[in-house]
Amino acid sequence: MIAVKNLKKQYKEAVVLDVDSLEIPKGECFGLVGNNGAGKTTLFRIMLDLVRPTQGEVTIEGYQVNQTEEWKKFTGAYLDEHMLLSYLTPDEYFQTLRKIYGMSEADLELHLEKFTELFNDEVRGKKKYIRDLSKGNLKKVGIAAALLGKPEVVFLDEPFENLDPSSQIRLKKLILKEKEESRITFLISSHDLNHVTEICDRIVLLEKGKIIRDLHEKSEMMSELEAYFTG
Ligand SMILES: Nc1ncnc2c1ncn2[C@@H]1O[C@H](COP(=O)(O)OP(=O)(O)OP(=O)(O)O)[C@@H](O)[C@H]1O
Repeated sequence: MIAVKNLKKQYKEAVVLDVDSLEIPKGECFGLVGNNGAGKTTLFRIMLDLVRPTQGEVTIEGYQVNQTEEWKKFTGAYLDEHMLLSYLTPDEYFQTLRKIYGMSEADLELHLEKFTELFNDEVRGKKKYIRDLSKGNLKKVGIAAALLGKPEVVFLDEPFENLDPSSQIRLKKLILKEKEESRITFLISSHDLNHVTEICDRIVLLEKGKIIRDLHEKSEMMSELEAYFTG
């Protein structure tokens, strides 16, 4: 389980995140939505110990993220391209991660095969550095890397952004399959209400740093969100 308690982030006088309590059970596909500046990325960054909260704590499987590194062993994330090594090609990058995770070549191949459709022959086997990839292809590399090493928890910040429509559909299928087969706890932020409601079991809506809806009922998610965003 992931638990957030009394979490606050303040930049000078501005409180950008204020979450009293949030619990995400193991295996849940958790969707996070909200308008620009609502605090989605800040919440993910604090949960991954990339930003220090002003107050409060986050635990992943009982490990307080800013007190121990244990949770990193089973957590994958792709928030933005800063998480990649831009001076490598995607193949070199995957090889580097393979060595870090102590995976065999065969296991890496097995993992990357799942991404064949999504990569669409534009990512592997090319002599292009990560820094020269298109935004969509960067995202594909980051997502494949986040899912490497059999993580139990995976954070994806706006995974559908910059992907062409075919890639969005392929990614959606891939996440659904992973969710079914591996029981990964996914935390996905998105501006795409259709995709996020389709794949997630639960959607939390942030407004000015606060949770204002916590939707569990699949049949009501879309109408509730549409009413909020059009209202
Ligand atoms: N380093 C910082 N200094 C000051 N303010 C910051 C800093 N980082 C984030 N903020 C502010 O925190 C608020 C939340 O930003 P955040 O990026 O978390 O929102 P978001 O929901 O991810 O937005 P978007 O949908 O545009 O990606 C914004 O008002 C942003 O300007």
